[in-house]
Amino acid sequence: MIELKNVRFTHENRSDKPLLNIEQWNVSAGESVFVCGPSGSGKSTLLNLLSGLLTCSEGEVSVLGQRLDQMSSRQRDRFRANNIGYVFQRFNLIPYLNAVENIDLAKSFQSGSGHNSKSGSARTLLTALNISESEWSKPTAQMSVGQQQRVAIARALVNRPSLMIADEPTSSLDEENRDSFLDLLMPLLKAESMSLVFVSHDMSLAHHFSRVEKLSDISGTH
Ligand SMILES: Nc1ncnc2c1ncn2[C@@H]1O[C@H](COP(=O)(O)OP(=O)(O)OP(=O)(O)O)[C@@H](O)[C@H]1O
Repeated sequence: MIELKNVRFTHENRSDKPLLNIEQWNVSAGESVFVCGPSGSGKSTLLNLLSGLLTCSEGEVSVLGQRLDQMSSRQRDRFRANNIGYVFQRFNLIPYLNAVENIDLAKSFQSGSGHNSKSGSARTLLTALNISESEWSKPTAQMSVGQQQRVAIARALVNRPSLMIADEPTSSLDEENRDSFLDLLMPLLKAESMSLVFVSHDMSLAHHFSRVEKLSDISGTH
């Protein structure tokens, strides 16, 4: 599913030692991997390399057997829309659009949408995620944090990605809701045999995952 080889990454204008220096790191299909590390250690940067939002200056980044480091930025955008679901720390929903519109927007970025699209239906997902129909026409800014979070999951799942990437999506929640977020997400991933890479500094979530790794063990720079 994921294979990183000899990856070195330094953010622009940072001439000191590379932030990430990864000799080899693999994730297999169907694995759920929890990557932990302190603030500023490079967790979001790693996710951005996996999703092709950033490219490494050296090394190979393969996802689903395709070399992201050899793609143009347009090809990487297309690849991300078709294969990767992303759940962000602050969900990044468009606040003035309702739940269905937010999800449909993600669908519209998938190639072939409208024709042979593999997308699911926003309504089916919202129902599965327990958001009642009376909520579907509200701007997402008017939904509770828990509801917004479920819309964000639905948006990440709608294109049936093979890989789900989550960047501290539970950081704004209390402990009970953090666990219920994962209890909701995990069966959905299993049902579709998706892989998950989830980064957080909150070790109390680690028991939900099939593999737990410290960023400092993945990257030799820490
Ligand atoms: N676009 C950028 N340009 C320059 N430096 C950056 C950029 N983005 C992040 N950094 C720096 O890279 C380092 C790692 O940042 P990153 O966001 O990957 O860490 P993190 O482990 O995800 O942190 P947090 O847990 O606080 O979200 C930090 O020192 C940060 O300041």
